[in-house]
Amino acid sequence: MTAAPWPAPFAATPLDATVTIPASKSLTNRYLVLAALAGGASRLRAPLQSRDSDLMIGALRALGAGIDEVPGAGSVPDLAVTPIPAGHTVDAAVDCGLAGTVMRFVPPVAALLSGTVAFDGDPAARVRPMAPVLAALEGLGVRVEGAPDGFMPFTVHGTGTVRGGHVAVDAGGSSQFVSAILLAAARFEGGIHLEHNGTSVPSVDHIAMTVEVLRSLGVAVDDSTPNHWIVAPGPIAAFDVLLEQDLSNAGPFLAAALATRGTVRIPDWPLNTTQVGDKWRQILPQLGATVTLEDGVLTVTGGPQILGAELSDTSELAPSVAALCALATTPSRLRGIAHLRGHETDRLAALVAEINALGGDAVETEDGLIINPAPLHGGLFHSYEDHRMATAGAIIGLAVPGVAVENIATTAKTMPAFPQMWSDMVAQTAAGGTRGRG
Ligand SMILES: O=C(O)C1=C[C@@H](OP(=O)(O)O)[C@@H](O)[C@H](O)C1
Ligand SMILES: C=C(OP(=O)(O)O)C(=O)O
Repeated sequence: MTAAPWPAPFAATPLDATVTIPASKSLTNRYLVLAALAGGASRLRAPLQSRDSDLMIGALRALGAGIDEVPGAGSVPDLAVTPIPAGHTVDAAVDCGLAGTVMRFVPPVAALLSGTVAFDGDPAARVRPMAPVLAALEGLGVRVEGAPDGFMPFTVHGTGTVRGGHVAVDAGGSSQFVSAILLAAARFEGGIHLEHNGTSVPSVDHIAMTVEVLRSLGVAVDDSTPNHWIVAPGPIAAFDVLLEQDLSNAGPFLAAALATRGTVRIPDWPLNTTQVGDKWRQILPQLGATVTLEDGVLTVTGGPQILGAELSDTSELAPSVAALCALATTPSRLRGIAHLRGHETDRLAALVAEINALGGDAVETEDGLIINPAPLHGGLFHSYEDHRMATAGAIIGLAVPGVAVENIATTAKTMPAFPQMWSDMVAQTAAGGTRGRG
């Protein structure tokens, strides 16, 4: 049965809220992969609990890793991980759901084992690009079967070792193609010299995250030459980490400050982070907000109006940014996000369709969006199985009465508590505040 659309809370007064965000998807799923390949038992403290992390846990268990929930310091259990045993043989099927990190990061791990691992996922996942990862594995001597036109489903036939060496890929479609190979590369016999041979790689912050996490676990990575990454063969150290909050998922909550001319605070904002979401501190002032980071608390206060902006390579932040641009009083242009067409859905087409269905003026360009000011009205905002489309609808709904979001439950991909967290935030309104635009 299809659930009824979710009536997005409208904030009649400016918000004055403090919010804590669950752990980073990108960090949780990287650490899970590395724990499965590490030299001993590892622990993830306060990891993300979500569909994407569950899918990663399921995939790595199927490949032989031991992953157990153990009591943690807070409400979220820690994960105790024992690595895949040496010489492990496998005959497994992996459900990738719609998780890019699972469908891209796990095949190189499967290639290191003896046996076969079949990969498939949601119908929408079967159109997400995979070919460069599979071509890289084949270039390293791994047999991959299936992959019609370079998409899921496919089967990796591992022989127990991957020889490694030099391989070139076009990572123009996703930074995850690079991260996928780098994460497993220390376990390849010869390590890797990975070369990107296309025009430009998107979401480069996520590659920097991969490199930094690898280095923190004792893996030697040389990224000094643009578009080349060299990983030396060697052990991956076991670890014990406390996961950072997901700063990309902080985005909709911070955007709420702008959408309501209110204030939203996020405590425990990491001071040194590789997460792309730290860019909110640069992006939101361009949209008219005041942003401060003091004593670890990020405070965002919306300006009298949302300003349009020219922004490039906003990566996975783009849907939240686009929602704010749809509420802005001057034009915006988002560039360098052509690869969003291969995300959970074609996000450029989806954003244009949904913003315009509410009376907006959004246009797709070759590599992004142009969003012009227009008065918005209520209506149904479709989510396309995409958590970030659903949260974009919620942002607009704060400022526009009568917006309903179809399938809000899709936020479970990375933030299952989103609907409750959102209502709780809206309940924390500024005492006696009034809003009214214009
Ligand atoms: O490596 C990662 O954890 C991610 C990389 C990015 O992928 P793309 O390079 O495909 O944008 C990002 O959008 C995605 O949400 C997570
Ligand atoms: C692109 C995203 O996800 P994935 O990890 O599935 O690629 C995202 O979360 O915005």
